[in-house]
Amino acid sequence: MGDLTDADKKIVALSAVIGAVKTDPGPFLDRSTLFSEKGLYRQALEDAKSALRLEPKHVPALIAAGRAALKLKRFEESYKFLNEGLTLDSKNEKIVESLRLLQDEIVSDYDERAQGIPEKTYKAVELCSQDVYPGDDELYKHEVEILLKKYTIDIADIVKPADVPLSKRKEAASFGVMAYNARSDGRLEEALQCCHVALGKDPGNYRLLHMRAMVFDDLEEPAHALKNLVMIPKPFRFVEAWKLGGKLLQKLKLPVMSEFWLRKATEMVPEADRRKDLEAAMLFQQVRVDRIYGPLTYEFPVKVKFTDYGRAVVATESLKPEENAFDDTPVVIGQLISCIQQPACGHCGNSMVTVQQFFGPTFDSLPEDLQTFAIGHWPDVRGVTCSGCQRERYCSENCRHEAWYRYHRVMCPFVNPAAGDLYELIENRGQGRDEKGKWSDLWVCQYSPIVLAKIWAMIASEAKRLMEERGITEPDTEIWARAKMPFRKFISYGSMSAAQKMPEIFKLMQRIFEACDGTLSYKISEAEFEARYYQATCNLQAFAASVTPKTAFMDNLVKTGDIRALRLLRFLEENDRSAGVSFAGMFPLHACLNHACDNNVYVMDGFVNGKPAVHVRVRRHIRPGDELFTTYIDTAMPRKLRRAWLCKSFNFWCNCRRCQFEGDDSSTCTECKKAASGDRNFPGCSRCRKAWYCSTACQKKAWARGHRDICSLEHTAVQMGVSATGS
Ligand SMILES: C[S@@+](CC[C@H](N)C(=O)[O-])C[C@H]1O[C@@H](n2cnc3c(N)ncnc32)[C@H](O)[C@@H]1O
Repeated sequence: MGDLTDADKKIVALSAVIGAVKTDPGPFLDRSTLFSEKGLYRQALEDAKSALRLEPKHVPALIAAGRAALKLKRFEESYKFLNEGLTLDSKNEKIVESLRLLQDEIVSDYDERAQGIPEKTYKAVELCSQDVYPGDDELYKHEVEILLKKYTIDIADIVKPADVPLSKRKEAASFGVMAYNARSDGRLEEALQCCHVALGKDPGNYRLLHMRAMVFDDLEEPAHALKNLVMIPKPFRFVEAWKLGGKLLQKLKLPVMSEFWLRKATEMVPEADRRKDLEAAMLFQQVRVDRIYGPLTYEFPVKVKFTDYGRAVVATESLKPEENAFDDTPVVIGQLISCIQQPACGHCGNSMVTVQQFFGPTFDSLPEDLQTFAIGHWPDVRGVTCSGCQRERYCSENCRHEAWYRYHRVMCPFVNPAAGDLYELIENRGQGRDEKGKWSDLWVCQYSPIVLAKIWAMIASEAKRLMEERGITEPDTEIWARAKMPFRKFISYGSMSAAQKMPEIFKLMQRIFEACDGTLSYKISEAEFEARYYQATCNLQAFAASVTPKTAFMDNLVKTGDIRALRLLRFLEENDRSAGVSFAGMFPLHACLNHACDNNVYVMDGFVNGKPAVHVRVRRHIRPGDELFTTYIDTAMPRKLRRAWLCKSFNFWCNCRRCQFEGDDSSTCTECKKAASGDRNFPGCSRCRKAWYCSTACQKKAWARGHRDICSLEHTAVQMGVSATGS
């Protein structure tokens, strides 16, 4: 022990105590304090958590965990521990002080941002591409055929400009004016007749064809309307004609053609007006979301809509509190860094905890007959392991098989040695040697980098499958585009260079996928690293299997009717050892839920087709057409903290109903934004105490405008999403 400092010696001694006495939280807490002093916050957090596993209401351990998490910039986790401590000991000064530190850290750049950010932050449509999906050429041809066979519309059937005498043209024009007036007055049949007469006189008048299309559309005859539009040769179609055509094709359920028309409409908007005239671009994205999310929502009372904030989920029926709005299964999952020790299926997330692991150190203290009884009634959780790397475990042969073909075959360390470094990094909870050789935090998120690696592995594996299918040895751009399709469902929006923030992780991912399994090389550019990183960060949701070996065990116990079962059930009742959240997953439909601080839905762990999934449940009555909002944070926090948090972790400035009708503090009138003068601040709303007004007039105005809708809402801490804390 020659070179060890006093603290190191104490750590060694405490480790020996912990090894011998596994049931006392004290040594874990002491070691946590020493780790903290040495700046080893990950270890400090782990020890504080071990203490909490033994004694969940141990206030000093909650403080230690909260402080260590704060140092690691895991704000949500820190807040959770400290808040829990505060509910147990509301006067504890250490907790109050730590919460203040946490608040300072989160709102450090709040005022700067608050001043710089206008009320409405961004228009998502500007971030969305209109590129052609792979395979759309074929689909387009197919839709052209449907148009011809089902609606007798031939897209080649255009009207050439005709040589019509001036007198006829004039007559046609006057019928055109009559049609226009009749349509404006809602006399649609009359308008239609006028169009027919006008076009009889001047068949090559494109404005009249457009007008007749509009009238047919008003009469809800989309096929007839479209027939008129396609007759106008392409170079003579105005923006409005392309737009209307896109809408009509959408009504006829021909999305690829509809996108084609709306793309044209968007392109025709002059460059200078693009930021103002977003109608065509918005319509395009609506067609696209219908196309992508329609199949996911058809059995639920919701649909996906495109809004200023991008995709959003809206109700198609009236939804009652506690009703299930929809279920969702993940496209990709990975354990949370803090839960990597929990035994679980690497593919579906099913828990594989053994009876000994579940009971922890207390198992040894159970009488022997109870131990044997418990072992006998615990479900079989042996599962299977990847025969190559021996690192990945699965709950069933089926999961192993699926995992192998969907991603593991290109990132199994047995076939791809570079991936071994990733597994090592995860075992070290995101720590490793940085570029200068210093041991440090290389990965700074709560979720495991395995999620990111799996995204690239899924793309590479699918590209490989498509190559095999086509009998080629090099993937072309279409193959890559097809392989990337599943991830187009997730938005990617972030403000900081991820590759510069985590250079070692960027290089590691590049190394892994440059080689894959030796048959394919996937070059990850800095831009792609960034995009995928923010894709994961913006969309991941924490979840855990809701049916666990414990659930099956309890069922088994109840069925036995044995007295030992009763003893075990009593023991379990007194020692709730549920593992809690352990995974983060990207759920395509759930990822369309936007945030509001007065959320009307919440996310619950669930089970779909025997696999862990999420259920989205209703909190308050939702009317048809209303948007469903979840929360990404703990909504019990004050506005300033909520907004700062959302800005830091999710890159948006919350402007929800609550944020609009609550203030930050009494120094500013929440309604008219007037600043209080001197030290006489404004009085607050006596009911919620979250809004302050300079006058009764302002208070009344705010009440009528919306404060009354949010003033008495109950805000509870709910399960949070997984954000890139530290970003
Ligand atoms: C999980 S996605 C939600 C769906 C997203 N609108 C989309 O198009 O995919 C999270 C992202 O949506 C946006 N978002 C969610 N709630 C928002 C809100 N209340 N205001 C502004 N943007 C929001 C932010 O860009 C955030 O990073």
